Amino acid sequence: TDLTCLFLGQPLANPLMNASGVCCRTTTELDTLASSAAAAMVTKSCTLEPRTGNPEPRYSSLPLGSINSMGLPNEGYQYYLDYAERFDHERKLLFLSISGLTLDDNVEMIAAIREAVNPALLEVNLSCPNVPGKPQTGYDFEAMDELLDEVNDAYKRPFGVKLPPYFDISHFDAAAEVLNRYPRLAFVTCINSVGNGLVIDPDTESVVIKPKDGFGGLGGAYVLPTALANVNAFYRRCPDKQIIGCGGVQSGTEAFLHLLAGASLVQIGTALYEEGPAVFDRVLGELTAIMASKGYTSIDAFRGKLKTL
Ligand SMILES: O=C(O)c1[nH]c(=O)[nH]c(=O)c1Cl
Repeated sequence: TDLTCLFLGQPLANPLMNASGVCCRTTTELDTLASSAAAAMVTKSCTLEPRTGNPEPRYSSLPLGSINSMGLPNEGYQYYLDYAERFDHERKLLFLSISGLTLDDNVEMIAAIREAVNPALLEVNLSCPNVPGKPQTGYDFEAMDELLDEVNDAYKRPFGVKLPPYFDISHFDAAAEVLNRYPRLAFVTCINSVGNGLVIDPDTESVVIKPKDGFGGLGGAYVLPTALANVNAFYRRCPDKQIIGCGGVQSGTEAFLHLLAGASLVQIGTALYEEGPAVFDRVLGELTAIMASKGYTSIDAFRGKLKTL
């Protein structure tokens, strides 16, 4: 059973990577990912200046998933640029995620990243739901088009975006129409957390995270059907782009479903946070077993081949 995947023309040993935000803020965490079985990895979304983020507790996990309102804690973009400059890009595909607080911040970071010699792949996060007072760009199609136009001009290499979940067919259509205006926008990562959920503990009768009165982005099993829908919606609407699936991957089964829905790579967030990097070995083993039981000898044999009724 061969788990090899092609991403932007580069062969990868398998389709797995971390979701941005999990196990990827510090060099120690990033080195852990570099040593893991994942074939690719992405840095914590960064801003122009370092940020401590929101007050704690800002993450909580339950049997069905997680809720977070981290508030973009990161070491500032230069830290991740330096990491990418030192990184052995032969060893693993490295993505660098940026999430500027303003359009100008994003342009300034991109200008610096463009000058770097590092071949890290740029992922522009359009979907952080947890910076108080900042509506997310992914839900404002005009702002999204304006930002992508700037990124496309400033950054002459292939890049991608991290999208929030959409829940209306007209929004899939509108978002895809914006994305398809940019040929160098080569990949789309769906989905970011399902924004502003509210987890309440029945015993304490309280919310479980401190920021924003307990409102935060949902991950884990809660979001799997929404993640699969967004992966498949953009897979159908953006035939010239590759889709990275994120959301609800806890075993080989969910990784298989994301690939069936059209994903080229599959990210693991909540389960990585809870289990650590051994989750990649476990999920790879499970995915291999599922493929063998179905007689698939390669991922291309079933990727995107979701059946409808
Ligand atoms: O609060 C965060 O740092 C955060 N949390 C998320 O669930 N998605 C994001 O894109 C970000 Cl930037």
